[in-house]
Amino acid sequence: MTRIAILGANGRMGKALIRAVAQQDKARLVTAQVRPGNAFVGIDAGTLAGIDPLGLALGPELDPDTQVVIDFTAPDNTALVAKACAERGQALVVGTTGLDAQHKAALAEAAKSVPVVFAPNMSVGVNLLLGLVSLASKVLGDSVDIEVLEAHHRHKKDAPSGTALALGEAAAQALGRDLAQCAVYGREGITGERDRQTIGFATVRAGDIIGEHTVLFAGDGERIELTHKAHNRETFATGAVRAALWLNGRAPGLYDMQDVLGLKA
Ligand SMILES: NC(=O)C1=CN([C@@H]2O[C@H](COP(=O)(O)OP(=O)(O)OC[C@H]3O[C@@H](n4cnc5c(N)ncnc54)[C@H](OP(=O)(O)O)[C@@H]3O)[C@@H](O)[C@H]2O)C=CC1
Ligand SMILES: O=C(O)C1=N[C@H](C(=O)O)C[C@H](O)C1
Repeated sequence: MTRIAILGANGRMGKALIRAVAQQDKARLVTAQVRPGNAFVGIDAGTLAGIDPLGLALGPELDPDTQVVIDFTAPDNTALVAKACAERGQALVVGTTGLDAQHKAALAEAAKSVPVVFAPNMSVGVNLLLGLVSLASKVLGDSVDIEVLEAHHRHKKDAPSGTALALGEAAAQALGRDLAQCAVYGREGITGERDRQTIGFATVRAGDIIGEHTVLFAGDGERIELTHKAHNRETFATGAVRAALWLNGRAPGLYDMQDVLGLKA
C-alpha cells in the first residue's frame, strides 16, 4: 500500500486526484493538503471531491508517514515542495506546468536524493502522441511546416501549455533543431513569410475546455494533423497515481511518464 499526499487538494486536479487515489486498491490517501486558512480546512476530502467520505480532513499539515507526494499546484510552490521532499526522503510526482529553468533545477536537485516523476501531461494518450510526433517529424523532415495548437479552460495560468511545449520539443529534437531558437509564439502584424525551420505555437483559452492539443504537419498538397483531446481530468489523475505507485521504492532520479509507461526505446 503506497501512502500518498495530494497537494493543492482543493484545486481542479486536486479533486480529481482524490477520486483517483480512492479508486486505487494499492494506494491510501494520508494527506489532502490545502493552504493554512483555506475555506475547506476540516472538510472531508472525499466529500469535497464528490465521493463518499474518506475519513480524512483537508488541512495544511503533511502526514509524516507520507511515501509519495503528488503536486499539481504552482511553479514557485512546486520548487519549494521539491526541496522539502528531498529533505524528508519522500518521492515526488509533479504535474505542475509553467516551470522556468530555476524551477526545473530545483526538481533536478531533489532528484539527486529522491525519485521524482515530472511530466506536463500524465495521460497515456499524450505520452503516445509524443512518440507519434517524433516519428512524423523524422519522416516528413523539412518538407512541412510544423505548428502546435492548444486549447484550455479560461482559468489556466500558463501559456503555451506544458504539453504543447513538450510536443514542440519532441518535433525539434527529432529534427535536430533547438526549440529555444526556432519557436514562434503567436503572430501579429506584418510577419513576413513563414520560415520552414520554425515551429509555431497557437493558444486558445475559452470556457471549460479540459485540454486539446494538435500538431499540424502541413506541406504542399497535403497535411497531417495529430490530435489529442482530454474528455475529463481523471485521465491525468489516474496517470499521476500510476506514477506514484511506480515511483515508490525506486532509486533517486528524474523520471517522466515515458519511463512510467515503458515507452522509452
Ligand atoms: N501534468 C498534467 O497532466 C496536468 C497538469 N496540470 C497542471 O496542474 C496545475 C494545477 O492545475 P489546476 O488543478 O487546474 O489548478 P487550480 O488553480 O484548480 O489548483 C491549484 C491548486 O494549487 C494551490 N496553489 C496555488 N498556488 C499555491 C502556492 N503558492 N502554494 C500552495 N498551494 C498553491 C491552489 O490553492 P488555492 O486554492 O489556495 O490557491 C489549488 O489548490 C497547473 O500547473 C496545470 O497546468 C493540470 C492538469 C493536468
Ligand atoms: O492546466 C490544465 O488544465 C492542463 N495543463 C497541462 C498542460 O499545461 O499541458 C496538461 C493538460 O492539458 C491540462
